[in-house]
Amino acid sequence: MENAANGGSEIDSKSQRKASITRVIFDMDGLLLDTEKFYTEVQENILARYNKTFDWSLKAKMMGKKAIEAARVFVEETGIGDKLTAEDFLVQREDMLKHMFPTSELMPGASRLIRHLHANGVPICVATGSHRRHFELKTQRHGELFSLMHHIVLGDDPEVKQGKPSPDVFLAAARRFEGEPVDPHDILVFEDAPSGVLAAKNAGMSVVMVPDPRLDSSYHEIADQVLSSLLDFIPKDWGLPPFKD
Ligand SMILES: O=P(O)(O)OC[C@H](O)CO
Ligand SMILES: [Mg+2]
Repeated sequence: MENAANGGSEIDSKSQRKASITRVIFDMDGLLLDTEKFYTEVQENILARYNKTFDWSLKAKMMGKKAIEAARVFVEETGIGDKLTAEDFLVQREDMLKHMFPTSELMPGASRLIRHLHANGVPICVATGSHRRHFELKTQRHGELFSLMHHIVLGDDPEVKQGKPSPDVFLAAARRFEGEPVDPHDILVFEDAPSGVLAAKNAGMSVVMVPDPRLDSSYHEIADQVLSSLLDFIPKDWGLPPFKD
């Protein structure tokens, strides 16, 4: 990867890109909604009960995954599996998360980009590891914006056998666009999590990664483009209609 000389908005760039995109798939947690901070806070809190600290190397392994898959990583990596099962971890976590999720806020640039693509007739959807109940809590205040999505594929969808980094959720999302089957190369995915970027590449799609700055930069390598914010996305780089503002 080469460094872009554009004031730092594009963290890394690749010289050979970019596909001509006809469809866009958005991740949700940490990409459209500022919800990863809730998971971090709750997991720090639970680990403190065992005199352990939560760090970003563990966060990187959990984020983007289905709840039970992330929970297994949590108890195994922290070595507390003999004291707390993955299932009990989810129960403890839930008591706190259910009060936090309804306060979820949009990430910078999310509304602008969704509204721009929708207004220009680009089919858009969401593919998230979140299950139905959490999705409903997180999007309580954002129903109108999410209604612009052609469809939404959730982590507990029957077609999503395995969570990210399996490509299941992105392939299911691709199948649900209207019309002829879409070539994965014509789909652009926006992701924040290492497992999500890998899932999109496993599905044969292009990926723009918008990572938390605390995530180790080694996780940027497989993304096609890495941005500091959705506000820095340039649609015409990907053959998409340009912003007019
Ligand atoms: O990032 P998402 O939207 O796939 O969500 C995954 C988990 O619910 C949170 O890491
Ligand atoms: Mg995410």
